[in-house]
Amino acid sequence: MKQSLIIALDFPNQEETINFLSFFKEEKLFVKVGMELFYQNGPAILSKIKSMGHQVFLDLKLHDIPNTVKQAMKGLASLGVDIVNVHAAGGTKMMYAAIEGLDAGTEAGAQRPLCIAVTQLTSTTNEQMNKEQLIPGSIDNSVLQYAKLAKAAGLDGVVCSPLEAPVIHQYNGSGFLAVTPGIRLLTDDSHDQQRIATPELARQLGSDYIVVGRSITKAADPVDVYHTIRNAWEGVQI
Ligand SMILES: O=C(O)c1cc(=O)[nH]c(=O)n1[C@@H]1O[C@H](COP(=O)(O)O)[C@@H](O)[C@H]1O
Repeated sequence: MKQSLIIALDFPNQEETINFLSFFKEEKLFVKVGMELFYQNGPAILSKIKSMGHQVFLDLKLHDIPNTVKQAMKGLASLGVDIVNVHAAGGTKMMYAAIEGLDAGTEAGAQRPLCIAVTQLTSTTNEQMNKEQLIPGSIDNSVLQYAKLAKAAGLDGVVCSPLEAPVIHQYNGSGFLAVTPGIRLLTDDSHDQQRIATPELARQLGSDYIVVGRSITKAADPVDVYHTIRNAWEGVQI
């Protein structure tokens, strides 16, 4: 278990992002840049964040034909980020192509970014999956099936809810990462998230990384809430 807390920087622009990061002074963070920030600011925001010493998960959830994903990943590999992702629903050939692209785009001697696959979004319920996607059975099974495909294609792990972390590790080994959004404190609004867990439960269930957005970014005191969630996640007794 890696036990890192990744803060989702879901902000509309660089100014708000850098203002938020400045609250943390010299503290080094693991942050996630997703579609909202990247599509409105482009890659420049990544070098800015990296130059501040933070680790970056670039969450663009690629999902296209294998050749397009391969060429896109070749470009993303040159941005110096630590984690990238795809949708497992794109299939094993697409995921394999993602790794090929990352390998081709990573500078000689540098470490290629970890590549993980989104399984069933944490905003999806079991009922929605059955009725809208016409996938029968339990969401655990669907997440596990996607994870098996991701592992077969050479990916490093999956994005899933903490509730599925045990089954991911049981069938794919403890080294295969379960990166888990859908984290809420008991007093938090769940917003659009459906499959959620507290940071304590995520630790008990074996999540490798937790991804936390609004509970921290919208808090009156983000640094305080960050440390509260991090302590709960790391099992630190205060
Ligand atoms: O790939 C992701 O990061 C992701 C996958 C998923 O299934 N669910 C999910 O919430 N996420 C991301 O995780 C973050 C969760 O944010 P909060 O709900 O605000 O904590 C958002 O940036 C989402 O884009």
